[in-house]
Parts: sequence; C-alpha cells; structure tokens
Amino acid sequence: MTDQPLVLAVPSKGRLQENASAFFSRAGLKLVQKAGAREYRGTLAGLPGIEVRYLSASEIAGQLASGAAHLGVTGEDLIREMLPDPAGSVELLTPLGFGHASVVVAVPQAWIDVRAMSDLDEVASEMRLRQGRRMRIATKYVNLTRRFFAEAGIADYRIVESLGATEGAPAAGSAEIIVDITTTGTTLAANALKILDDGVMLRSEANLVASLKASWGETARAALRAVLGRIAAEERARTTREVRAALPESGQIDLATIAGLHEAELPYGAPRGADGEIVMRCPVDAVFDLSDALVQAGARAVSVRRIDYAFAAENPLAERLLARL
Ligand SMILES: Nc1ncnc2c1ncn2[C@@H]1O[C@H](COP(=O)(O)OP(=O)(O)OP(=O)(O)O)[C@@H](O)[C@H]1O
Ligand SMILES: O=P(O)(O)OC[C@H]1O[C@H](OP(=O)(O)OP(=O)(O)O)[C@H](O)[C@@H]1O
Ligand SMILES: [Mg+2]
Repeated sequence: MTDQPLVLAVPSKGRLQENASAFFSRAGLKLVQKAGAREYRGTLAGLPGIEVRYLSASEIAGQLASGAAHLGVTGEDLIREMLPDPAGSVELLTPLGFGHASVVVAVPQAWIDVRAMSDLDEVASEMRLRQGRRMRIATKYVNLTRRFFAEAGIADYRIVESLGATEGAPAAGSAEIIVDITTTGTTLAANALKILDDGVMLRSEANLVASLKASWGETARAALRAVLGRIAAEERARTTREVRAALPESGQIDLATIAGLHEAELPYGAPRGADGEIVMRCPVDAVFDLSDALVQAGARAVSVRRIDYAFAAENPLAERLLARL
C-alpha cells in the first residue's frame, strides 16, 4: 500500500471560508494555493506530507464520511445531517468558535396558538382530518428533521426537500412549516416565521473534524501530529498568560501553594538562586488573582504577557484520535 499524504479539506467559499483561513494562520499553518485560479488544491508551507483541498462545507462533510479526506473544517450541522453514523465515522476534534448557527423548526407567525412541538402535533392531526393531507415541512435537513420529529412523537407530516430559500416555502404555498439554519433570525423574521419554543434541533458551530474512514498511514499520522501540535500550541497560548516576577528579597516564597490556588504551573520549574526569576503560566481568568497573590507574597516586578505559541510534549488532540484508529 502506498503511503498517502494527509488530505486536509478547507472551506473554499461561503460563510466558513474566511474564519477557517484565519484559524489556520493563527496556528502558524500557512495555506499555499497552487497556481491557477481553478486549482482547488494546495499545501501547507513547510509541512510535508499534506495535501490541501478547497471544497464547500457540505463536500467536506461528505469527504470526511467517505474517508477521501483525513481532516477538515466544517459545520457540525452538516456532519449530523449527512453522516448516517457520525460517532462511528468521524471524530469532532475541537469546536472552532465560529460558524455558529442553529437548526430550528419555524412556523408562520400567524399561527398564534402554535408555540411548541406538541401544538404542532395537533396541527398535523387536524390537517389530516379536515383537509385529508399531511402537514408539509420544507427543509434540506431531511435526516435531522426525521429524527427530531420522531423523538417528538410526530409522524403525520411530509418532507418537501428544499434546495434554497427555504424560508420562502410557506408564503409560496409549497409547505406549511420549515426546518432551516439560522444565526441572526433576520431571514425568518423577514418571512414572517417564528421558532417554536422547543424547536431548536441543534446548536452548531464549525469544528475541526477527523475521518475514521480515511487510510491513516505513517505519513498521514506524522502530518497529523505536526498539524495538531501547532493547533494545540496556539490554543494553549491563547487561553493562558505568562506571569513573571522577581523573587522576594528574602528569597522565601511558597510557589507550589500559590500555583495550586490559581490553576498555575511553573513550566520551567522553580527559580534557582537568590536572584532567580519566577515564570508561571495560568488561565487568562486567573491572571489578576495570581498576580495579587505573588505581590502579597513579596514577589517583585510582576508582569503578565501574552504568548504566541506554547508547545508541549503532550498532543491531546492527536492522541485522542490516534487511540481510535
Ligand atoms: N447563518 C448561517 N446560515 C447558513 N449556514 C451557516 C450560518 N452560519 C453558519 N453557518 C455554517 O455554514 C455552513 C454552510 O455554509 P455555506 O452556506 O456558506 O456553505 P455553502 O457554500 O452554501 O455550501 P453548499 O454550496 O455545499 O451548500 C452551514 O452548514 C453552517 O454550518
Ligand atoms: O438567521 P440569518 O442570519 O438570517 O441566516 C440564515 C440564512 O442564511 C443561510 O442562507 P445562506 O445565506 O447561506 O444562503 P444559501 O441558502 O444559499 O446557503 C440560511 O439558509 C438562512 O437562509
Ligand atoms: Mg449556504
């Protein structure tokens, strides 16, 4: 078997594209697109064994499912909708803090008595009884809708598959209600629709996702460690601060206790010698309490700084995935 490169699928358009590029560059991963405007492949600068593919968010979900891509950035909504067995075919490595959107059940605002899924059950039964037809739901989230309605005990409906402008379906008369994704709610409001009180099916955001179906040879595994090592180093750096100080004149300070109280660590160990320097690292939220504690304990010149990357021997993201391969 040939030792294939790691295929990294990156959004090439749409809502996730810009944020995804920013995420990779923060982690020091420079996407280099091959020459030619129609070339949808690239590499990562300085990292061998990786092929970048530029695809739409839904194609990325598909390629992770089939194993054509090893790693990708896509919306959790697409993973849950498109994969029959997400838990068995992919690993959601980490949410990325962008691409937030919810998949919701929305009905016409004019249905003033309909507020919850249980009310919808009544609407469906009445429609069936009085008009002899089933309630129609316009959506492209066919699988998520079937699952959610089954859990709500509603069976009397029909799905009208929508390819776009789903919110327009009720006004156009092609469906009574819709299931779609929303962020600001602007599109729903513009179409005189409202979300049911218990109608939020999924809160989604962009995730870094790994395929369990891809072929993970040595080259791909080595590339995985390198990529996830940088991503983890950036995240560790972003969520922590480095706190430095000079030892008290007396040289006496109980750093272990102070560290323990403020979730801090001494990444370079305890200071040596009377004019040693204390270097600690703590979560962003703990910075002021830790600094106060150091000052109270007699430490001098306490300063706090951001760090760009914090590399470590441990690679929790990679280990979690490799344990499943
Ligand atoms: N307000 C939003 N509306 C739609 N998608 C959003 C929104 N906010 C975040 N997303 C995320 O972006 C994903 C789809 O992005 P987008 O619509 O840009 O892709 P696309 O280019 O239309 O993909 P395709 O052409 O395959 O449909 C969604 O599945 C969701 O995860
Ligand atoms: O709640 P809002 O902030 O108003 O956003 C929701 C709208 O955005 C998405 O469409 P998109 O712009 O991605 O177009 P598409 O349907 O062509 O993908 C989604 O399908 C909704 O129509
Ligand atoms: Mg879209």
